[in-house]
Amino acid sequence: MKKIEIFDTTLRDGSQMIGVNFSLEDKIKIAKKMDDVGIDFLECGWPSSNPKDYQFFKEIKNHKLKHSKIVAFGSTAYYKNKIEDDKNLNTIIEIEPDVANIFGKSWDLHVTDIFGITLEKNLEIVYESVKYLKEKIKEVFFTAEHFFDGYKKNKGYALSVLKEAEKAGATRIILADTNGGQHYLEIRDIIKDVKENISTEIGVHFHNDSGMATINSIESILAGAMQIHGTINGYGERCGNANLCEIIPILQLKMNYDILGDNITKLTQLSKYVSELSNFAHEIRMPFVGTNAFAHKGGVHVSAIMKNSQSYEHMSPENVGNKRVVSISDLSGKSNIKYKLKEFDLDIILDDNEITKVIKAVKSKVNKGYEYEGAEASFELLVQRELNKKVDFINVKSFRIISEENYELREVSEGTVKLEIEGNEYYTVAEGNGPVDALTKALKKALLHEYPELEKVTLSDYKVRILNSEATQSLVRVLVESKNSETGEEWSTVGVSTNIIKASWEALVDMFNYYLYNKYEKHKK
Ligand SMILES: CC(=O)SCCNC(=O)CCNC(=O)[C@H](O)C(C)(C)COP(=O)(O)OP(=O)(O)OC[C@H]1O[C@@H](n2cnc3c(N)ncnc32)[C@H](O)[C@@H]1OP(=O)(O)O
Ligand SMILES: CC(=O)C(=O)O
Repeated sequence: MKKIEIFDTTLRDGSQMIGVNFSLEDKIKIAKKMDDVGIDFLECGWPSSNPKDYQFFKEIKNHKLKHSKIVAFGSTAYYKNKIEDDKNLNTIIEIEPDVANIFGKSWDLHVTDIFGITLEKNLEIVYESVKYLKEKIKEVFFTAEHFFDGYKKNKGYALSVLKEAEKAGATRIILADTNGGQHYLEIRDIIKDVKENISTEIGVHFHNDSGMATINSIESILAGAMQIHGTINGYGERCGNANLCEIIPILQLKMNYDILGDNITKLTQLSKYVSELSNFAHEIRMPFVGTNAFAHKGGVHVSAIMKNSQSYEHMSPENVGNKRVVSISDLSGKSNIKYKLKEFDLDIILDDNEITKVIKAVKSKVNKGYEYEGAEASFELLVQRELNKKVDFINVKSFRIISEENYELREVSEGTVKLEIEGNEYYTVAEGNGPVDALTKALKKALLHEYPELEKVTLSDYKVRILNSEATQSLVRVLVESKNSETGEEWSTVGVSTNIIKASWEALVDMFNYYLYNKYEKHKK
């Protein structure tokens, strides 16, 4: 089967997305990660555009890549410049990339209305720019900007631009759907016609403004293109670029092209890594690599996948390094509970009556705003409470918080707690830089008398979510993530209330309860 080249432009077109601002270090890290996954070409920036992109091409030479070729982006020479004086072309030559990719005009409207030059002059610029680079750089790609629009408006001219690039020695010719409006039904005929006019291998570059970037890329391959341009997670200008996290699995897993080999199992991790460094939440609904791509909520689905996962999954999540998720909610059935007990490695075998009891308790809690997806420790405590196991080590009598905002000095909160632990009463007070901090310290102060090992239990993250919008009377859910600083073990607990302090308190108490239950009760025979 014909080799398909994957050309990633996350670090160039991806960085044209509003909200993305990669640092130089981010760019180096992402390029190395992509190399590790086996992406063929990495377009990493426009070196004459800004100092960061320029520096990238210098810096990346200090990192030995195993597979990927580094591509520098730029344009054909500016129409007012002499080719040999064009800064953008000369900078590409200076930084010595593996490949140069320059874009030029192929839509007559752009030549006349944007450049304001003759169609002949543009052909000359395309030819001379490619030729100039080709004298110094072995691989030069020419991207025909707005090719599909240009082809439909003035086919003869659009094709003549491609022929100039070919004549000048371009090693790949890329057809770009720059405005993203191209319909997939026209792709095969257009590419067939292009292939009858030029013999250079063809690549395609789609934007997703009509939601068709993926299908357009696939259609192009079927019509004879051999290089796909796209970005991780589909990041890019406006609605984004073709999403390689969709295109790669479709080509490799559903059409049998060998794109990444076994490295395709690193795709989900790459997708999450790029989203992390882009400062965007990872899109949970993304096909193949999203957290929800293989997530099951409805009891009917969960019951079926436990018998045969093909019943509600189009493929195995492990193929792309993703995993199956089962949620617990008011749409759960017994199967969700059984699945979760197994997934959390809970050594609890429940009979039908017990499962019914647990599910009733879960649904009642979910109805009040609890969620257990990110709070697995609270789920385990809930199950054990329903089974009358010992999980509550702290008998809370009362807690109180005083917050003082002294604008000239500092903000200080004072937490007071009254508890009974192991039959002993404690009445402790502590100061903190906020109410949650003060309550955590006061609670821990009391607990340390009975369980000194709790010193190493720390709160590592704290999230608040408003569940309904009734202004200050809203219900809030607090999620607390905790850590054993000695072993690195982590667990999460949840609390819900209209009072944010009370919701926090509930999650905090269960943070310590879970540690103690896990240590003293869970493994008791
Ligand atoms: C389809 C794409 O995504 S192409 C990539 C687009 N990416 C970017 O624009 C990001 C990087 N861009 C930049 O840093 C800057 O825009 C620069 C350095 C390239 C140019 O900056 P400036 O010289 O200040 O020009 P400005 O940004 O205002 O306008 C762009 C110029 O490029 C010209 N231009 C557009 N396409 C091309 C091309 N294919 N070849 C040569 N010049 C071009 C425009 O005609 C315009 O010049 P003009 O207004 O004199 O006609
Ligand atoms: C070059 C490019 O990014 C485009 O035409 O969309």
